[in-house]
Amino acid sequence: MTTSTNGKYDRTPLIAGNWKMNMDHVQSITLLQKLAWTLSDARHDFKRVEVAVFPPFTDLRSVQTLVRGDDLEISYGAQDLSEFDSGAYTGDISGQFLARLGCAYVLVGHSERRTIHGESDETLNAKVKAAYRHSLTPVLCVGEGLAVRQAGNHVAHTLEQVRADLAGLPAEDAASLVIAYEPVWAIGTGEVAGPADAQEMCAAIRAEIASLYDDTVASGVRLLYGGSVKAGNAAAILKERDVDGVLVGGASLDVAEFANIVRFEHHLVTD
Ligand SMILES: O=C[C@H](O)COP(=O)(O)O
Repeated sequence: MTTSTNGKYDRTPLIAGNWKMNMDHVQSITLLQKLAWTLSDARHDFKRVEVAVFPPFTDLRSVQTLVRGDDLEISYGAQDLSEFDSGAYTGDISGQFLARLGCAYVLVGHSERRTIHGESDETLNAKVKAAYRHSLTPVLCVGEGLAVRQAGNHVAHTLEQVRADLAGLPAEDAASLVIAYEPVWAIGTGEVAGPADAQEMCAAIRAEIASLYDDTVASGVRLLYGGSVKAGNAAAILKERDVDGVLVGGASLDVAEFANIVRFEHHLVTD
């Protein structure tokens, strides 16, 4: 929130890699070590541009051990959490466990959770609150499918998700929120919403947060774009005023590609 990068931002940009259901716990160590070495060789300033990875649950202990052991500045989080804290919820993972594993973040409401697992806005609202109960920062994912976009209802649809998923969330929690706008039609398809689309949606989300809370809260919330982000398109998207970072899927599994996304400022200079 306090770091300024090229004069445009007053929020620290966040470059987040969602590994989805890829990389076992052994592979996760190799990937993370390579990423750390690559960024360290490039003298990346992690305070200027934050880097976070979201490995599968089963990798988190290994990731924690590596991050602590090598004193890495890379943040990490889980891809989901239970809305409950403990009990008879077979297969679910409590935010309490994630906090013990050193997670800073947790994804909530990724479109693959909404569509494949049928998670409702009511459930996601409970998950956002569960994250805060355990001092985890939720990265709330919102966005429309292709039919909604084609009908021109993408703004209304996405803002409805924001309102429903944040209902009853206190302002002091909302101020540290991260929201990722991910048009479902652009996820893993190679289709990318243009920088202007990303800006339009992020600006609309920020205005909605201001109306739900106030301008101070809205100015603290970091807004990410996700959907087929690559090194070649990241800089143009991140140049937009209200885009504070990116949530990267496929390209986060390629160390060189992801490191170049992290170093987007380098590309801004030559644009
Ligand atoms: O969480 C990441 C998004 O689903 C984007 O995935 P993608 O970069 O593979 O399109």
